[in-house]
Amino acid sequence: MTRERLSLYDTTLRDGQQTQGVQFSTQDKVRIATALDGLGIDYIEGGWPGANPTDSAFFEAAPRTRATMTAFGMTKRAGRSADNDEVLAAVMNANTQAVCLVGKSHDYHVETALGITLPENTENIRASITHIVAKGREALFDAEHFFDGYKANPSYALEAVKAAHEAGARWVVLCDTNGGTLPHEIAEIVRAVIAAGIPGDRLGIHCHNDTENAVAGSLAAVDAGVRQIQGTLNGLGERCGNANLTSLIPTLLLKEPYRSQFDTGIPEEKLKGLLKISRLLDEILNRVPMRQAPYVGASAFAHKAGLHASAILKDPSTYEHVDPSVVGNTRIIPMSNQAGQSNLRQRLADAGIEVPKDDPRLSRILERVKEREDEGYAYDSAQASFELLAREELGLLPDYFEVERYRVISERRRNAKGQVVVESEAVVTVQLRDGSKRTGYFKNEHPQDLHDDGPVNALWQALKTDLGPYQELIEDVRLTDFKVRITNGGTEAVTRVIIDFQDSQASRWSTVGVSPNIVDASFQALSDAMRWKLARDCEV
Ligand SMILES: CC(=O)SCCNC(=O)CCNC(=O)[C@H](O)C(C)(C)COP(=O)(O)OP(=O)(O)OC[C@H]1O[C@@H](n2cnc3c(N)ncnc32)[C@H](O)[C@@H]1OP(=O)(O)O
Ligand SMILES: CC(=O)C(=O)O
Repeated sequence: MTRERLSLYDTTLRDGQQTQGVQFSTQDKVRIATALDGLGIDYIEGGWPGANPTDSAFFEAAPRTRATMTAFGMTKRAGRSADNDEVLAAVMNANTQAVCLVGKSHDYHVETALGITLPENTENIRASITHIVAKGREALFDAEHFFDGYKANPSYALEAVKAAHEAGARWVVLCDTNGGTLPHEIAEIVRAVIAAGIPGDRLGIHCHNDTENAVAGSLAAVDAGVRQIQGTLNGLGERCGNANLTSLIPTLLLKEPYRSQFDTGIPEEKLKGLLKISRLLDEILNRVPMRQAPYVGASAFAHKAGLHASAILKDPSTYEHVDPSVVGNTRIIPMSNQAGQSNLRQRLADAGIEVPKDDPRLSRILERVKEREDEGYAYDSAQASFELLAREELGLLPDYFEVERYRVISERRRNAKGQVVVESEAVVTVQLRDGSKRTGYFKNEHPQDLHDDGPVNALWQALKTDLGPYQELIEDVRLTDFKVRITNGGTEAVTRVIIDFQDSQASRWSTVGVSPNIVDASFQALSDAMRWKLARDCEV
């Protein structure tokens, strides 16, 4: 069966940039566009040239793409010709192959927001699209508030989109601008538009996620006949975001009926790179990746419950809707108080420790994990601390060092020049396996830096100052993240600290500490990190 072409249009660089807190640089935009092009997206909407210097600069620096680079703008204003509208001129001057203009299709918005008559608006749409086509460009029309407009005044909403279609728009995109239309309504209205004379292969859908239905609404529109979907990476976009292409793409490629019915232009093997692209965007935005994100989230294939883990080890399809490797993700079976022996044996095997199925030490480890989680520890996000606990119970953890004492001081004061100085210093004494004692001391040695990195960093630096024969192994370890929360340990409130580490081999690991005292909780996590690194890399 020949598959129909379903076009994918990415608006991360335009609607995605309308997300509160998102500000791309030109260079960021180039990186994202290059990644999208590598994935095989059909259209990349790069921004609104003329609206701000970054968007204008992006079109000047835009990478050469196989995807159709598209400039976004709005229909010409009333009372002037398309040739004489300087906003439209700036959009055209970006010289992109395609131009997408937003225009009103809801009578209320025409009369209230624009303050013009309905015929004037229709004429603005017609003249603007005609102008783009006459310049030899591909025209797209984003019919703003189309679904709300259709519900309020179907005949005017249809008049507006027909004007764009008749003027030669390659795609007339029906926008659920306020994101409040439910999927069944979208399907019904799309069918009405097709019945009114605009064929589905000229129609697109642009959904917002205000009812968490943008992906469902987009699929409903495709079911009803549209053949272009607009969306963004990681669902970025105005307010609650746009239809999430990071979810839609694997659904279209892997799920029926879409898989058999449509060719999106994205080959299935490209899906393996999807997680990387999603993380690239998070990295650019300095955002923590959403763990629960479908397909690409770190928890999308995490099997925490004991019953799930047990079945997964027999056949992963028991609790997975697709194989995680297809989208570049991995399965994890974390340890926690929800775990049974299956989780435990898998975690140990991942750490290179094989323990026979009914070994009584497994029950002891599980008991300790459950007791410690009751005290406030959280092992599902601190696998290195879990591994240490298990190694200890299995007699596989050499006593590399014993902490005898530590001391940390943080001080805020004014220096001789009257400047505020914040300084921390720490001292840590450890006893090594050969009985010798080592004391590490740290204080910021750069008095010109008025603020240091705080007491936890001071403790960390002091701890890694002198670990005798192990020194070389721990030199390259660095802290990458630090998370604190107040939680209940038994009946008392305690502080839980989770710290993430990385070394020069790009290994990452996380440890946990719990105490009523935040510094002590942090210190537990720091020394666990050292022990885990030594357990992994030390020969003796
Ligand atoms: C649904 C969407 O997300 S569409 C994308 C929206 N994106 C953006 O707005 C981001 C980029 N926008 C901008 O940088 C600015 O709004 C600009 C440069 C485009 C315009 O800035 P300004 O000239 O200062 O106008 P301002 O933003 O205050 O108002 C928009 C104007 O466009 C008019 N307008 C809105 N939509 C349209 C349209 N489709 N066709 C013609 N005019 C329109 C409005 O009526 C308003 O004009 P008015 O002030 O005379 O009533
Ligand atoms: C065009 C657009 O972004 C919208 O209507 O939501």
